[in-house]
Amino acid sequence: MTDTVLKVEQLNAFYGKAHILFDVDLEVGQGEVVALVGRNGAGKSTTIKAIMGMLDRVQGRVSYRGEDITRLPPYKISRMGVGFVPEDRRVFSDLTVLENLDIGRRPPRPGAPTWTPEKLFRLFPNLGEMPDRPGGQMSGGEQQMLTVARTLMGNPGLVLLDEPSEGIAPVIVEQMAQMITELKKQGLTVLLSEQNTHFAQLVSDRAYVLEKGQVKFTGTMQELMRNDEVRKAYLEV
Ligand SMILES: Nc1ncnc2c1ncn2[C@@H]1O[C@H](COP(=O)(O)OP(=O)(O)OP(=O)(O)O)[C@@H](O)[C@H]1O
Repeated sequence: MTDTVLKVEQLNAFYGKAHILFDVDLEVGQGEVVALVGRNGAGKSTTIKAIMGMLDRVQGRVSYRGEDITRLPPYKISRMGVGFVPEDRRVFSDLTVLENLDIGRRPPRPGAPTWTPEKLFRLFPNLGEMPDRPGGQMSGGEQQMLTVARTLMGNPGLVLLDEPSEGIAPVIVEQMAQMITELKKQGLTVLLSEQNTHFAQLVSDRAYVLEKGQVKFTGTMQELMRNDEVRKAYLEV
């Protein structure tokens, strides 16, 4: 693997007394797109939230570009260059597309692609057609794209995408896949959680399969797609 951007070691996470993640190890290298896959409730979102500092109780270690971020609050992790796109796409409904983008704006960051609204509109042409539309008057898929675009305005060195294909129309899912592929070409590093194996396959280099909060398989996307046993046991095929 190239330079390690994200390293998760022996991560355990809890909601109250419920033990959800068990000794999860994972790594994401510079420029990679890595998928966390698994069924409903397998622990994908919990892993992303634990990395982002959103859970009260975690054990183990999470490092970003060699720095320990395990017990930092989300805003500090975000300032260090980790972008997070939550499952429940939260756009500001009274603000326009451009105003939403402006809210995400941060200074350029060494080693990460730098984004402007113009550059993002080339990547998301449908947003470029509605710069003045309020977020509340957009479709779910458009809001999803705006959330991703707003996160990119922070010039992140790593983006965590929680279930990017969830609840959006198939045609938008394809656009989202193209967009992630384009982001990868531009050098972005991505960790995404995804229940839709087809989508994960379209965009990812490698995958970690989660089941009941444990990593059951890790390998390239091609290795996963060839491994019928793992897919039948842990994924919706
Ligand atoms: N806030 C919470 N409090 C208690 N338990 C939770 C909470 N959020 C999730 N869980 C539990 O943690 C486990 C893992 O959930 P998680 O959301 O990480 O799964 P997932 O793989 O992302 O699935 P999904 O696609 O449904 O989001 C599930 O058993 C779930 O019920």
